[in-house]
Amino acid sequence: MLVVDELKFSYPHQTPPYQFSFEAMPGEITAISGPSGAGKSTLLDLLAGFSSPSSGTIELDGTSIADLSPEDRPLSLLLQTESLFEHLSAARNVTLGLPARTSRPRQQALVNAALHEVGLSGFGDRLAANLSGGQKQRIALARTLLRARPVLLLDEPFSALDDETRTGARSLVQFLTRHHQWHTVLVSHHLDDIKALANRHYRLNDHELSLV
Ligand SMILES: Nc1ncnc2c1ncn2[C@@H]1O[C@H](COP(=O)(O)OP(=O)(O)OP(=O)(O)O)[C@@H](O)[C@H]1O
Repeated sequence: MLVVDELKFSYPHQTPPYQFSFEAMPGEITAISGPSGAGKSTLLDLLAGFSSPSSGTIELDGTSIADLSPEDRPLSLLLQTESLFEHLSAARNVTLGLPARTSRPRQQALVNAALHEVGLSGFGDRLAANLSGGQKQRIALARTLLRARPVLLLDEPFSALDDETRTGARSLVQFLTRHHQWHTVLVSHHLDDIKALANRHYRLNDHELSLV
C-alpha cells in the first residue's frame, strides 16, 4: 500500500501550506481531482521527488521512499502529452524503459510482449512520428510497463484522446493496474474518467485532500 501522510509543502510566500494525506492500494486506481490551480501537479511533483516537502512521509509497503532521488523512486510518471522520440521506431521508444544492461534478445522479447499487451503488436517498426495520438499514448504506456515500477502516476493521461481511443486507453490502464498490481494514481479533472476508473477518489480543495 502507498501511504502519504501529512506531506507539507509551500511555494515561497504561500500560506497556508499544502498538506497532503492519502492512501492508494495495489491493483487499484486512486483518483485525485480538483479545480485548476488546486495543487494537483504540485502533489505529483512531491511524489515523484521533483520537489521536497518540509515534513511528512511517503511510504510504500511500510518503507519510506521520500529520501530517494527521482530516478530511484519505485514509480513511473505518464503525462498528458507523452513525449516519444519521433525519429525512433515504436519498439526503440519502448526499449528506453529497460535497464541498459538488458541483453538484445531479452530486450526484443520484452518489447514484443509489451507491444502485445497494449494492443500494438506489429507496430514495432513504425516510426513514432507516424503514429496517431492514441497509439503514441499506448507506446508510452508500453514503455512504462517495462519499467515495472509498482506505482504509476498519471497526469490527465486521456485528455488528448478522442472518445473511442479514450475508452480503449482507460480499459488498458485498468487492466494493467489489476494485472501488475500497480498502485495507480490518476490526476484528472474529467469526472467521467474518474467515474469509469476510480476505486477511490480524493478531491483537492483548500490545500487538502478529502475522500469523496
Ligand atoms: N514554481 C511555483 N512557484 C510559485 N507558485 C507556483 C509554482 N508552481 C505552481 N504554483 C502555484 O501553485 C498553485 C498550484 O499549482 P498546480 O500546478 O499544482 O495546480 P494544478 O491543480 O495542477 O492546476 P491545473 O489543473 O491547472 O494543472 C497554483 O496557484 C500555481 O500558480
